[in-house]
Amino acid sequence: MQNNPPVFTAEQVSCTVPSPDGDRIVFSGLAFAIARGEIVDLVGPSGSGKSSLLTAFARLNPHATGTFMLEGRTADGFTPQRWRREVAYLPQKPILPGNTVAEAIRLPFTLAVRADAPTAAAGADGDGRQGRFGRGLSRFFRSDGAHARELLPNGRIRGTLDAMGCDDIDLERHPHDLSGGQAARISLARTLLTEPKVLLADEVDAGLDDENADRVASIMAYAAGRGMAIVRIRHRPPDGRASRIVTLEGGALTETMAEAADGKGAGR
Ligand SMILES: Nc1ncnc2c1ncn2[C@@H]1O[C@H](COP(=O)(O)OP(=O)(O)OP(=O)(O)O)[C@@H](O)[C@H]1O
Repeated sequence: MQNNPPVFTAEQVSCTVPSPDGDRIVFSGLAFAIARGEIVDLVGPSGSGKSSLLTAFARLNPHATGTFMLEGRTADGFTPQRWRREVAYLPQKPILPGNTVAEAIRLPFTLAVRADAPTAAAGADGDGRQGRFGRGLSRFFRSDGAHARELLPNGRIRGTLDAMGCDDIDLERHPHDLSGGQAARISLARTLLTEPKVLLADEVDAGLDDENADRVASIMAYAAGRGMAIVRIRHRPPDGRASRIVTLEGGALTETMAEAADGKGAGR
């Protein structure tokens, strides 16, 4: 268990999914905690429920229940959107819309601008959702790109990417031109720029070669060194970055301290 007080805790986390034979319990009554600056690896057999657990933490899993706290505040005190900004779930497959890499990186800022704008709810349902999502993503870039560029200018993106070892990435290229490794790093960098307190990374190094997987891991260590708590689902052998390895198997979580590293642990 971590020495510092936890930034995020989860208690009594359960997940029940529909199946042809009736509802099936994937896990029940699980508990988890993570401290600032910690990297924890979540491992376990395929289908054991790792993604279900992380999406439960992010309040993205309709089949899951539990009590979640961030910095001592229960999840009920946050809107789901606010919660997901602080407890960010990063899926395996990068989704990078827009005409340039810079636009793709600015997407969360563009969405935030629209969410805050008084006109965002016009012609939409109660929370503005239909209005924002019903008209196609390109609208975001057209209407609020300028404001998002003020919030997140190219210079800041460039500086952040360079600090994360992404100096090989041209911001003006089309996102489709990125290699798989570059796309994974850009997707990660974009989430880090929104400065969540907890990052839930779901096998984001799957499909990458060892060199690119190591670059992704270095970026996460950089973020952890600045206080972010990070949970990584991984199928690769331990890479020395995590302080703990938590295994989900047969509906139970068991924990082992990771070997104290090879000099590449969180924040080092
Ligand atoms: N919406 C759903 N409906 C039915 N079954 C589901 C649903 N979501 C998840 N499951 C089932 O829940 C179980 C856990 O899935 P989950 O994706 O969380 O496992 P995992 O450990 O992340 O697997 P992997 O390592 O293969 O990604 C699986 O048996 C999966 O088929």
